[in-house]
Amino acid sequence: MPHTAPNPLVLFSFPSSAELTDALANFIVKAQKEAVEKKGRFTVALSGGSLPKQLAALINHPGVKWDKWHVFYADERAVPLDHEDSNHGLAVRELFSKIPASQPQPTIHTLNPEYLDDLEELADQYEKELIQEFAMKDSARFPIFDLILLGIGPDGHTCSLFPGHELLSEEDRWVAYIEDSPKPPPKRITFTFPVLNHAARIAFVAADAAKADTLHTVLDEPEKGLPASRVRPAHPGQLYWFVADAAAEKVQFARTPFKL
Ligand SMILES: O=C(O)[C@H](O)[C@@H](O)[C@H](O)[C@H](O)COP(=O)(O)O
Repeated sequence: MPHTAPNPLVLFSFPSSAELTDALANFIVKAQKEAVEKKGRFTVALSGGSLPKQLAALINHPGVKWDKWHVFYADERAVPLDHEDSNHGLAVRELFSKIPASQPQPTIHTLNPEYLDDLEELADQYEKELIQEFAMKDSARFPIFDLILLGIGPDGHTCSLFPGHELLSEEDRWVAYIEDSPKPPPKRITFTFPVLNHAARIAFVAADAAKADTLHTVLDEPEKGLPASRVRPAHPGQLYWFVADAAAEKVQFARTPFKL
């Protein structure tokens, strides 16, 4: 494949969390519309942490076609689905349980709890779930998600890809496992950089003022190689950052006025 430089990232910054979540919902609905027009479905991956809460404005958004959504988790903790640490459990609590029962529901791909005792198998099974969803329909070496929504940790990690960890150099696997995550719980599975960097769109969401230093390093000093800086979807993929002004107060990177 010819090497093409990734598209420049787009940084949107919002004065309030309400403006951020509204803009994010409109952006997601536009991505959904384009994907559904092209292929009749919308493939999206979510992470945990504060992200699911930021999606609240989708609940009563008239443009959302939940039955077209095929949802995966960009990273997941190796715990039962109803455990308080489960990213799926969190997404259900914050988002999916709030979709009115009268509306068609999304298809959600969770980890397979039968394999919780064998992390390698757990990751393999989730990779198989992705292969089923993508491989026969898209002819790429890696899945091409319509949208992956990511958070960022104070150390610059994203998904369960932590600074200095050997998983940062994984080039083949789609889903990897980690037994020593510095953020608890320690056992997790995670998408790898090749999956992230083949996505059609990635949106990072950061609203917390406590992340100001991390955002400055990730956006202004990508050469430092923090995991979040390594997310650079290959052309024609596009990387977006949705941040609160308070979280971006130390960032020099140019903002783009938000418009769809
Ligand atoms: O399962 C996880 O731990 C998350 O997916 C993780 O990657 C998260 O997105 C960041 O740690 C940011 O978390 P906050 O949004 O809570 O700061």
